[in-house]
Amino acid sequence: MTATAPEIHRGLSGVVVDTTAISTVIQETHSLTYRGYPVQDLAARCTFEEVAHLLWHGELPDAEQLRAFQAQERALRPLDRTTAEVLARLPETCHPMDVLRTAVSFFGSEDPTEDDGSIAANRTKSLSLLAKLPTVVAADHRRRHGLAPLQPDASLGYAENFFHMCFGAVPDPAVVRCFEISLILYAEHSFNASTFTARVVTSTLSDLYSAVTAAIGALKGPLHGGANEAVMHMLNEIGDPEKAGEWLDDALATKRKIMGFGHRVYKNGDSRVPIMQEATDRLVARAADPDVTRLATLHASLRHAMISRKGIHPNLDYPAGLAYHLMGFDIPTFTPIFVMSRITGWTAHITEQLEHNALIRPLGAYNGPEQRPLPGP
Ligand SMILES: CC(=O)SCCNC(=O)CCNC(=O)[C@H](O)C(C)(C)COP(=O)(O)OP(=O)(O)OC[C@H]1O[C@@H](n2cnc3c(N)ncnc32)[C@H](O)[C@@H]1OP(=O)(O)O
Ligand SMILES: O=C([O-])CC(=O)C(=O)O
Repeated sequence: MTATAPEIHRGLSGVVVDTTAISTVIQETHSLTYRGYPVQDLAARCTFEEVAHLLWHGELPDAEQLRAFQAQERALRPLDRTTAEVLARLPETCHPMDVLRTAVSFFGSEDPTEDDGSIAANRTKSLSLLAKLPTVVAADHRRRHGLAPLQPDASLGYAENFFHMCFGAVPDPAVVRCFEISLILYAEHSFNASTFTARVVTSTLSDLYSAVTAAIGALKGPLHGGANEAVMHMLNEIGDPEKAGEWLDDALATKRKIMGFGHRVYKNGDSRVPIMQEATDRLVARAADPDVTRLATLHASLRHAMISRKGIHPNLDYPAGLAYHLMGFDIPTFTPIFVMSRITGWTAHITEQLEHNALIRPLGAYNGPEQRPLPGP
C-alpha cells in the first residue's frame, strides 16, 4: 500500500495558521482594517501614535490616554551611552538594517527583565523600542553623512522628531503628514513574513527582543521590506522616463523581479497604494522641480507599463520608496523607517501569540535519499 503524498503549500501560500484580531487584509475588496477601522480612515484622521495605541490596546486612545502615551514615548527616546558607543563601533559600511538588528539585540542584553514575557513587561519593552528605534536610525543616518547625532526633542511628535534627529530641522507640516501617513500604512499587515517570523520565535517562549531581532532580519530582504530601497535603485538604474518600457521588457525577458510590484495576498492592487501614491504626488507637486517631475514621470511610466504588460500592480513599497527619497532620506534609511512603524504590528502580534500560544512547527515532505548504511568499514 502506498502512502498518499502530502499536499505541499510552498511558501505557506494560502495556508491559514491561526486567528488574529489585529488586522485583516481582504483581497477581494482590496481593503485593510486595523482592529476594524479602515486604514484609509486612520491615515486621513489619526496620528501614528494613536494608531500604535490602537494596535496594542485594541482601541483608539481618549485624550488622557493619548497624553500619557505620548509622554511615555517621548521620555524613552534617548539612547544610553553604552548603546550609543556600541552602535558607533559598527563598521561604517554596515547596512542600517544590520545596525537596527544589532541595536534591538543589544537592548535585550541590557534589559534585566528580558525574559519576563508577561503582557505588562512586553508592553513596556514595545513602547521602549518604538521610542528608541528612530533615535538609532537617525544617528546612523547622520553617521553615514559624517555628522554627529542629535538628541531627541521631547516637544515634538514621533514623525517630527525623526526629521529633527536626521536633519536638525522639521520640514513643512505637509511633508511631515506624508511621512506620518506612510508610518500608519506600514504599521501592520497580518501574517506577513516578518510578523510570522516574530510569531514563530515567540511561539517557542523566547523573548520579545529575540522575536523583533529576527523580524528585522526577515523584513530586510528585497522580497519584503527591502523592496522600498530596491525601488529607488531600480528607478536610478532606468534613469530616463522614455526608457521605462524598454527597460521593463528586457527585465521581464530575463525573469527579473520588478521591485515594488506584486503581492502574495493582493492580486489586483494593494489597498494602501492609492493613499500613499496621493501623498507622494503631493510631494512631487510641492517640489516643483524638473528633476523631481522627471523622476515622478518615470515612476508613473513604469507602473503603467507593468500593469499593461503583466497585469501586476504596485505594492506599498513602490510609492513609499519614491516618497522617502523626496523627503530627503538616503536609500539605506528606507527599510529602517519601515521598522520604526512595523514595530507596532510585530509587538501586537507577539502579545497575541503569547495569549493563545501554540508552538509553530510545520512538517516537511522528505525527498532526500532512502535510509542507507554509512560507508564502510
Ligand atoms: C511590504 C511588502 O513586503 S510588499 C512586497 C514587496 N516585495 C517586492 O516588491 C518584490 C517584488 N515582488 C515579488 O517578488 C513578488 O510579487 C512577491 C514576493 C511580493 C509575491 O510573490 P508570490 O506571491 O510568491 O508570487 P509569485 O512570485 O509566485 O508570482 C506569481 C507570478 O507573478 C510574477 N511576478 C510576481 N511579482 C512579480 C514582480 N514583481 N516582477 C515580475 N514578475 C512578478 C511571478 O514571476 C510569477 O510568474 P509565473 O507564474 O509566470 O512564474
Ligand atoms: O503582507 C505581506 O506579505 C507584505 C506586506 O505588504 C507587508 O508586510 O506590509
